[in-house]
Amino acid sequence: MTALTFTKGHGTGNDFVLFTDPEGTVDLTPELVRFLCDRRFGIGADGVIRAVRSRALPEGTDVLAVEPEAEWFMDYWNADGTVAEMCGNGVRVYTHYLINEGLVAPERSDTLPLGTRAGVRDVLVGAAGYTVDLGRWRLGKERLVASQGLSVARPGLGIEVGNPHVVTVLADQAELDGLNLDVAPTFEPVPAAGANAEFVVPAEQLLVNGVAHITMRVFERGVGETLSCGTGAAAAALAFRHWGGDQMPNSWSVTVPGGRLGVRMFATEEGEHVSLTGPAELVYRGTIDLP
Ligand SMILES: N[C@@H](CCC[C@H](N)C(=O)O)C(=O)O
Repeated sequence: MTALTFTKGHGTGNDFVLFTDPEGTVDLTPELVRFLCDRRFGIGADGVIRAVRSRALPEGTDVLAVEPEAEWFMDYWNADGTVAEMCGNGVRVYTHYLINEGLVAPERSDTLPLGTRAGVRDVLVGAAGYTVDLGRWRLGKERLVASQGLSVARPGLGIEVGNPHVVTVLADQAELDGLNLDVAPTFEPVPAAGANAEFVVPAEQLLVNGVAHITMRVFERGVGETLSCGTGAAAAALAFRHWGGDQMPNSWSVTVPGGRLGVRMFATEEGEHVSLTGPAELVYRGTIDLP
């Protein structure tokens, strides 16, 4: 039997099992990921993040061709054993983990380029947590979203921030609280690669000092309902701004069941980017015997 040394971490309650495998020698299979994420028979988490050198994975080699400084790759897996392009909470926790393990040593206000399946992502190490530039975002299709707790399907807006989301605005907090996200929401038409489903309502006071405040629940592709989804928070703010029109600001505060995340839209030479700011916590280390 072999053993795996891991660290458990989370970002606003979106939790991950992290481990270091610099040369990519661990045979990380969907079965192993499902075992590690199992909250009864394994460790329990929404996903697994392997710290692997970019040069050790084919996807990482592609990243290095664009950004030779992106030494480390976030090999992110959902709890059901599928891989995802990007994880907004995960990339902050991953950065914190790399620093904690002494694998990188950025100064405060340094930007660390990391490889992901969505491409290179720059993470800024700040005094108030970590900020990741999620890059350019893209408007997707409108889809009808049905969920237990909603009497009729509602229109949802597709937003891509490296990974796919469909955002639905609900009437009020009571409607948000009444959703049963133990059951997966469905989309019409069905997105070929699936999607994360965000449900969002405005806070009692939407605008405070130029920042828009919204509240969100999420059903993640490959996981189920989670306490937070970073890319989902960015998608929710982008969809809300899209529907709200010109009077909507570019600074957003998104309350999720596990805490609060900041989202900001900003212009760059290649088009508008969106960034995500929030905490990252490492809560314990352990060793698990692998079946
Ligand atoms: N929780 C993550 C998103 C993880 C991937 C997602 N489930 C997918 O399949 O796209 C986040 O914080 O962004």
